[in-house]
Amino acid sequence: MGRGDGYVDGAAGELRRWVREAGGCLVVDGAMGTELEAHGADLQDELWSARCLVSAPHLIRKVHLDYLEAGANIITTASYQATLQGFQSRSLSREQSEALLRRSVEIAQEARAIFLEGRSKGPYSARENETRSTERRRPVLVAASVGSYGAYLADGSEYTGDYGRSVTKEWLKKFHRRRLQVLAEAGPDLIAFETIPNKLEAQAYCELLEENDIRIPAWFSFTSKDGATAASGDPITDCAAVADSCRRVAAVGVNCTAPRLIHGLILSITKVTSKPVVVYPNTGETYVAETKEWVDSTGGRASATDFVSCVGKWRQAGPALVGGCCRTSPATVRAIARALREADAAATDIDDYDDFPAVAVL
Ligand code: MET
Ligand SMILES: [Zn+2]
Repeated sequence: MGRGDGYVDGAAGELRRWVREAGGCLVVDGAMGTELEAHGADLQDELWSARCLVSAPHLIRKVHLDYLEAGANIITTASYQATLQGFQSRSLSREQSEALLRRSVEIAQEARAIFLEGRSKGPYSARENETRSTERRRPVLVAASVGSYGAYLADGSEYTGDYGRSVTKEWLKKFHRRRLQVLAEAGPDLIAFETIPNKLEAQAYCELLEENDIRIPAWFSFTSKDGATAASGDPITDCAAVADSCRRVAAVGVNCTAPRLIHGLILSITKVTSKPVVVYPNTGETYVAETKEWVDSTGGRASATDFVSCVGKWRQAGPALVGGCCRTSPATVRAIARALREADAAATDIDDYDDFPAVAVL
């Protein structure tokens, strides 16, 4: 059944409803690509994680299931680096390429079905005697990943935003259009535009969502290396303002960014938008495109504990979706889910305390 025309004004509203059902914050999964590698997949390839759509779909399903078991509300498809252009350069036909994109969504949907069947029935389980901790996990959603043009180039330019002068907004729209249509038609609950390095690509996405009448709530997530600008140098506030102006965008935030930059970025983003904020940092290392390796940079590698010890502080700044990006794992997601529960329980205790009369002297 189609949604009414009023829907588009409510993309953020729809997401907020899920956030409320989850108890205040949705847990996003962790890395797909690097987690596949941790399971032994060889992704030294321009298709990166998308290679497993062809060679190891069962492994992708396993990673999704691991994240669901760890407490994720949202699993993100393995389509980050899956593009029609990339598949076709490997001699796949247009039909085969589109089928692989659809498959990325189906694999996540299958994982959700397996997970929910194990727990209960239906997309919103209503098991009796649910504890508060499982209650907050109830929405189980599939986000279709759309990696930036830089991800397709496979030269690390999603971390520089340097696409060269010949890449215009229209050019980016042409690059992404059919891919977006195919992913949307596969019926995900959300569309995750990830690792956006510049304002131009955000503008292109905005126009594509509108022109193609995509009625699936989308989030725009940028990368930052300095906590003030997106990878290209465009101020993060300008980038977030583009997302804010797009009525089809349900949430705005940052991913694949060092944990130490996250708190400041949340504060900057909330200055220019009241849409829900999404953050899913990596572990703080830097990606070197030439060697396709992650190396320790100035910030060093945040261990799961360091990362997670920040979650309470981030939560106070108000993000509605929190998860992990490259090099994070199901263990990270489990710890994030626990940290969010603890942060919210502490906040509730304070609220309860505030409910008492200010003067209670006998
Ligand atoms: N969702 C993608 C993944 O985890 C994001 C990658 S960022 C380089 O594989
Ligand atoms: Zn990442």
